[in-house]
Amino acid sequence: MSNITVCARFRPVSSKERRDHGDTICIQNLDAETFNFKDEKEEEFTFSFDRVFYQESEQADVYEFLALPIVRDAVNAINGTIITYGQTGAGKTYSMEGPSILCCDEQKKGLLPRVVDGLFKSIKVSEETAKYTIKLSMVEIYMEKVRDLFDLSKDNIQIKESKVQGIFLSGVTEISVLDPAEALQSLSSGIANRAVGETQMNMASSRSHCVYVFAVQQDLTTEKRVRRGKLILVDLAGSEKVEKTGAEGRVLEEAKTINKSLSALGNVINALTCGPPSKANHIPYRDSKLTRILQDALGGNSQTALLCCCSPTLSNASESLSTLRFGARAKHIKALARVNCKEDKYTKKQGASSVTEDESHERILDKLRGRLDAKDVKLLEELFILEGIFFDPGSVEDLELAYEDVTLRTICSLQQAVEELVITVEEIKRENKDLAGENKALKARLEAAERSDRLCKDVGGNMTFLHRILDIGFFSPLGWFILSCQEGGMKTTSLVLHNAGFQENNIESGLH
Ligand SMILES: Nc1ncnc2c1ncn2[C@@H]1O[C@H](COP(=O)(O)OP(=O)(O)OP(=O)(O)O)[C@@H](O)[C@H]1O
Repeated sequence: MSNITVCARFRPVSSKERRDHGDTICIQNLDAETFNFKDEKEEEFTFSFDRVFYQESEQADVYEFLALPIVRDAVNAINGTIITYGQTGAGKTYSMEGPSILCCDEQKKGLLPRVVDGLFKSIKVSEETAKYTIKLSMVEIYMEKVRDLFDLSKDNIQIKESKVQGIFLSGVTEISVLDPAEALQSLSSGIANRAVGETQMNMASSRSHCVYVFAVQQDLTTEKRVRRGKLILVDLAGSEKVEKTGAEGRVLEEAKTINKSLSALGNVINALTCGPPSKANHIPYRDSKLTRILQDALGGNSQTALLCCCSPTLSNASESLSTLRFGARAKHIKALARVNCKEDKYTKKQGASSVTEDESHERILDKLRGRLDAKDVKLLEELFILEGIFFDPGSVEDLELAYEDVTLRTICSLQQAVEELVITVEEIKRENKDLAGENKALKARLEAAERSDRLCKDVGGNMTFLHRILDIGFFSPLGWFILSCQEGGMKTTSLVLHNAGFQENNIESGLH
């Protein structure tokens, strides 16, 4: 488990800030990771992050530190998420897209076009003899609805979860892109569909959270298996103090929804970082569309990087402070990114070959497909709902994912049952062993009792006096034993040397 990467970025002072409030700034650069921050009340705070990008930082620096490692891993089937967070007008979209996605100065290119280049370059230099495909989708969360930015008729995309894919957008448009130019063209058309408005803080303020998904599929043809990595970039809408931005009407409603979903994000981060480490506490991912989409990025199967964007000026100090505190808290989130290659798990666990597991799944799925009729589909629907898998019965892809889910769950529960049986067998073996020991001891006692009985009869037959034999105590292999007898009210204990013709030595006697 590793912590998520958190960086802070301060944009240059804007001309509006300079004009309205002068250019007093609230940060003092200490080094590449640490700075002092002074708010309006002259209170000083020291913050440390994985990296701090000051006003003069280059877009390339941000990409290389924050995104490049995640991009390289996405090509190797490890999920990654890059998020820009901060107050409205703090530089999130500038960091994500640059001044323009299609035509801008090379130096000013944002994360998105660099990620596109990085993905195609990483594929080119990849040593794997694989066929890669990159599919692109783009949605925005506007007023708590997920809209497909490649097909605006899909204005209420559902967020679903599958064991294989994790969180995914059901039915979203996916565009296959063959080269960086094609990818940028598609991105540009999606961006043009984004909800943008003017606020006092930003002439072109994003009024929605924008989510870019790069699905990288790697077909390892010789090994007959497929690996998938998902790289998600999220340009969040800016948090804003409505009284400060002067929002009203629709802009006010948008701001309220944006702030609500950002609070939900804060709550998820609090729950992930405040809960008792040993107890599985409830994480409110379902409280907003944003947190549900980011579920894997926050504490799930993803390498995640967060860029906290801030204005450097004193006039925005309280908003910047809250952004920095958000980042400091997020720094404690642990994520467990793994290679999305089911066979890895199996080879480690069972030593079975990856091909075998894939083939088994395919075989089971094929059989199911062949046997299904309408009644079975209905039954499966019920089963999926019981299992908490939601899907669209009209979608073949959804249905297949659900099959796969159920198959995997069945395999898991069978494995668990086998493990439990192995434990039971071990317990029974141990009990058997104990019982065998007890049995042996009982047998020995029985033999001794029989021997005593025989002896009693011998002794009784050979003794000249008619004592009632009570007990034959210690029996020595050297030829003597202890005999307890009773006659009338008198109890006697005698040492008898039987090999020597039953000489009797009275060693103890008393009244009964
Ligand atoms: N590092 C930077 N260098 C130069 N200009 C920047 C930088 N960061 C931001 N800007 C400029 O600041 C303005 C606001 O930035 P941007 O639109 O990226 O803010 P935002 O955080 O996305 O805001 P919102 O949440 O309202 O969409 C833009 O004009 C942008 O060009």
